[in-house]
Parts: sequence; structure tokens; C-alpha cells
Amino acid sequence: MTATQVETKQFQAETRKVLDIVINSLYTERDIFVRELVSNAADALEKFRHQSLIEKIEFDSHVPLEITINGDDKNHTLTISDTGIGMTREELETNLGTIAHSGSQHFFEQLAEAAKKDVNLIGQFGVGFYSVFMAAKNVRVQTRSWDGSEGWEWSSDGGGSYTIGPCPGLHRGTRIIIELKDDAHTYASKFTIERIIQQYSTFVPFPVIVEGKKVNTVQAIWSRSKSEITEEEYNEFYKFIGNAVDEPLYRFHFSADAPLSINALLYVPKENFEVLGMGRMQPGVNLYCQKVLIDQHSENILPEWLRFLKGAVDSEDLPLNISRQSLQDNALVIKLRKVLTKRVIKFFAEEAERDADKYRDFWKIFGIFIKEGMTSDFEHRADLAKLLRFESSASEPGVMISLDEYVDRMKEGQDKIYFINGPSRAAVEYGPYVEMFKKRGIEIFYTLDPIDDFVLNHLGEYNGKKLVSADRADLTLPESTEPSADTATDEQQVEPLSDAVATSLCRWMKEVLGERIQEVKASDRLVDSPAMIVNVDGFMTSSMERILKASGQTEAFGIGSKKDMEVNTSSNLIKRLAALRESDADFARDLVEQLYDNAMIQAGLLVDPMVMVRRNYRILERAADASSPTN
Ligand SMILES: Nc1ncnc2c1ncn2[C@@H]1O[C@H](COP(=O)(O)OP(=O)(O)OP(=O)(O)O)[C@@H](O)[C@H]1O
Repeated sequence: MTATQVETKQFQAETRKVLDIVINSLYTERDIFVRELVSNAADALEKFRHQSLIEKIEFDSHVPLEITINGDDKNHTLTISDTGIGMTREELETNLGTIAHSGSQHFFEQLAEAAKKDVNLIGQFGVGFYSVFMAAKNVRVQTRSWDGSEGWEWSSDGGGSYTIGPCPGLHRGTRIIIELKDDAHTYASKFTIERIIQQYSTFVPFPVIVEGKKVNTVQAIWSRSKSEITEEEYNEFYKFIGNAVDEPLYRFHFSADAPLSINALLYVPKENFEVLGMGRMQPGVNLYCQKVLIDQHSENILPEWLRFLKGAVDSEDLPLNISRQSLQDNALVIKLRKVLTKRVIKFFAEEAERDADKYRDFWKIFGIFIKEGMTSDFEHRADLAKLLRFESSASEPGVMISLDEYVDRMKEGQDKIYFINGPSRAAVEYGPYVEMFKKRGIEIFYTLDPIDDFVLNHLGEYNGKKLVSADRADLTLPESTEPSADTATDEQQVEPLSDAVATSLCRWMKEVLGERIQEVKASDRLVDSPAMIVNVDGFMTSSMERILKASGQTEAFGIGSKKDMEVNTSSNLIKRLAALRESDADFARDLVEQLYDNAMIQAGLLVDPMVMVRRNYRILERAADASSPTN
């Protein structure tokens, strides 16, 4: 190449930032750059193999599909070559000059954070190629596309720019020549390279030839029989396919011949990367046909809510040359997805039976995905319901139970499943909604996750039993659980307000509260608390309303659920209020307002804090006055 034909280009700003992070913060586990480059090479080979199945390729068709790695101890260079799909000039510039991510500030912060925490997270960010600069002073990428167009060389020292120029005489594929940093000379050694390949790249489905010797054995273990596969092989395969360093939480290897031929090897990792602040996970399961990759990180083979699974699905029934676009509507793929989803759900249900504690661990990490499935996947909702777990009034704190367990111990005459949402178990247990449940010994689920009420509302009923939130105005509890008069002790037998006084008090309270409340009425559910807010109609619970309000959606939905306030006419406070109303109406009005605000807060709904605090001080002042010794 002549100097005049070589162009110097600046990296995209985002790429520079990534390079900066990669170069400066990832010195500890540099080995992974080899894995990244080998996996890029394998991807390129896979792409070529796929292309050659779709069309007849003349150019360099005799070149075998393989990865070659050579070190030069004297010159301290490492060269990784593949005979894959190669890159055109445009592809070279786009792929190695820019970053596929939209490059938000947030992405870089997360990347920098992850790099500090655990270098292995880097792979999840798709900065694969750039990891080479952990060990490289300078990198040259020589490449020629499968289409036979001219070859090109890209070169950079990882600073702000790279050069690009023609590179004649290449075969199809890509050669990466790495000039190693002074403290990275070990990567020119055959032993180091072999060790890394064994560790990370055993399952690369193409020969990897280090210094003339093939170091990997091709194994698509999913198509082998279970009994022939060792634990070690399973785990190694997981590390390869899941880009993981640890062992999986669950493994599911399943084969079927009818209605479709399927070999699936799926894994549940130990961590939910989405909660680690790394954004939405990409699907982790690849689709193969007779071991040829058809769809990497396939969005078609499993529903979105199963994106946390890693693994491989192979079906001989699929046409080899199916295009990515047509996978989505392909009848076979749709069928495959149905069968697989059902099997995966069944697998989780069986695991929950087999080892409930382990399943609880799974639920804590991945329950959120099952919940997502409940709200988004109508077809599997009923099956998924079996997998749900919540705490309940009858469970130990922190221990979650299934709907089946709840149903099994429902009270005689009970035909509904009750739940109540709250920010924590303690908040729910001290709140007004569970008082009568406790008193009558009726179990109630605590839905402590904001999404839970949506999940249960989508479900509607389970085994023919309606799911009902305890903050509903029309809640009825089974008659059979009504406490009989003689079970109440004397001190519990507090005289309530007379009906006439109660009715008049409620009417007046309604006047004070105006439109905010549809009705104030005497409660038959409150035991200790003086008041509570209940939802009159519709399906919306207070928790759902809170979430929709927070996201500004109540307007769009036209929802502002109508509410009643129930008051406890046996409560001392309410009885005093009835008297105070006659003697000091202004102060009594303040108390009504405060009761309302307190009840709203206990329902998890918003009140005007400024107004409330001012009022609260007025009330405190009265209380201080009343108990002051000078009075
Ligand atoms: N050996 C190669 N042959 C052909 N193309 C390559 C090769 N190496 C990299 N590329 C191209 O460069 C792109 C960027 O590579 P890079 O490793 O940065 O990201 P990625 O492979 O897309 O993501 P990740 O490594 O995280 O899976 C690849 O998507 C591919 O198109």
C-alpha cells in the first residue's frame, strides 16, 4: 500500500470513551481479549458458512473454515486469523470505528462502573474487539470480504484515530496482528494462548489452530444424549454460550421428535444483569439448524420474558436458508416457540416441587421476568400463575408461597384469594387493611412489589377463585369466619357509636371532605385503626393508581378511582370526634382532614405534604396545650 492511499480517521467520540475505559481500567484480567477476538472470528466463520448455504460463492471457495493463531516471541506480536466473512471497507469503518450502542452518557457510566466491579461484565456491553487494546500497543486488522472486493488494512494504537488503506493479496477473511505492550509479551507464547483457548473457547465450532496444532474439539453437546455428557462439559458449554464465568443456577436439556424435532440446552444464570443496572438484556438463546447457526441471540425462539435464559436450540425441521426477517412469521418457528415455552414453564414448576428452597432463590432473582410474562403473554398466563410466589400473612417473613399453597389452606366457605399491596411486610401488617383478616384467621397475600397488583389483576382468578384486593370497598369476607360473640373477650367488647350518631357523623365527615370521597361509612372491617380508604369500583387497587399516577398515566386512562372512607365507630378517636364536632367544629374539621390524609398515606396514595404538615402542627399545638401543666 502506498502512503498516499492511507487515510487517517478519527474514532467516533463514543468509541474513544470506550477505548479509554478499556485501556485504563481493565488490566487485571486481560486474557479475555483473546476470547473476544476468537469469538469474533468464529462469528465471522459462522456468517460465512451461513452465506455459503444460501448462495453459491465462487471467490476463495476452497479456503477451509478455520481460525489460526500464531505468536512471535521475538517481535512480540500475536496474529489471529480467520477465513470467515471478512469486511468491506465500509464495514471495517463502521464496525471498528464506531460503537453500535447509541452512546448515551448513561451507557458509559455503567460501563465504567461495571469495569471497576467485574471485568467479565464487559462482554455484556459489546465492547469485544476494543478489549484488544488492553494488551496491544498497536493493532492491524487486514481483511477481505467474501464478496471478492479488494482487501483493506485498518490500523490503530487505540488513541484518537485509526488509519485505513488498501491491502492487496489477501485471502477471504480477517487477520488481526497485535503488537503487544511491553508487559503483555506473554500473549506471544503458545502456552498462554493454548491455555486461554482451553479455558474460554473450547466449544468454538471451528478448528482453532495454534502454531499448527488444532487445540479445540468441536462439540455441539446439545445434540448428544444426556447420559454421555459430563457435568464439566455442561458447565463449560454454559460458560461459552452464556459468556459466563460461574456455573448456572439451572440447566434444562431436552429433546423431542414430535410434533417437532428439537434439541434444546438451556441455562438459567446466577444473576439478573438487568438489576445490575446494565439495561435490558439481549435474548441469550441461539437458534441452530443441524448445528448451523441460524439466529444468534434469537428474539423469535422464546418469548421476550424468557430473555434471561442462555443456551442453544436446534431443530432439523427448519429450512437452513431461512432469513432473519422471515423467522418472525415462520409457522415452524412459532410452533417451536410454543412447545419450548410450555416445556420451560413445566421445567420450572417441576423444579419448584423438587427443591422449593432453590426455586425461591430463582424466584428472588428472576421472579420479575415471570411477572412480566404474566402481564404480557396471554397464552401462557394460566400456566405461569403456578410459578408465582408471594409472602402472605401465614408465611414467615421473607418466605414466599405459591397460589396452590394458599388455595390448599383456604378456610371453609372461603371462595376468594385475597391480597393487599404495601411497601413492606411491616407496613402492611401495621396497616388497616389486614386487621379483620388477622382477627378472623384468613390468610392474605402481601404483594410487596409495585407490579404485583397488575399481575394479579391480569390473572383475575386462579382455580376458579377470584383474586380480590383487600382495599376494595365491596370486600366481603366469608361468613363462616365471622367471630362469634362469645369468642371476644370483655376488653375487646368496646361499645361503638350508636347507629344514629354514626350515620350523622359520617354524613358530616363527607361534607368536610367533599368530592375527594364518594362516601364516608361505618366500617365492619376495622379493628384498631380509626379509618381507611377503599376503592369503590373498577379493578384498580390503590397501588396500581399510585404507579399510574407516578407515570402520569391516570389522565390517559381516565382513571381516578372513586373512594370511600370507612371509619371505625368503636375507635376512641372517632367517638371523641363525634363529641368534638358539637363543641369545636373547626378543630373537628382539622381532625377529619388529618384522618383522611393518614388513611390516604396508609393506602400508599399521595397527599399534599405542605397542607398536612401545617395542619399537623395546629393539632400538635392543641395536644400540647391540653396536656400542659399550666392548663
Ligand atoms: N474477525 C472478524 N471478521 C469479520 N467481522 C468482524 C471480525 N471481528 C469483528 N468484526 C465485526 O466488527 C463488529 C464489532 O465487533 P465487536 O467485537 O466490537 O462487537 P460484537 O462482536 O458485535 O459484540 P460482542 O463482541 O460483544 O459480542 C462485529 O459485530 C463484526 O461485524
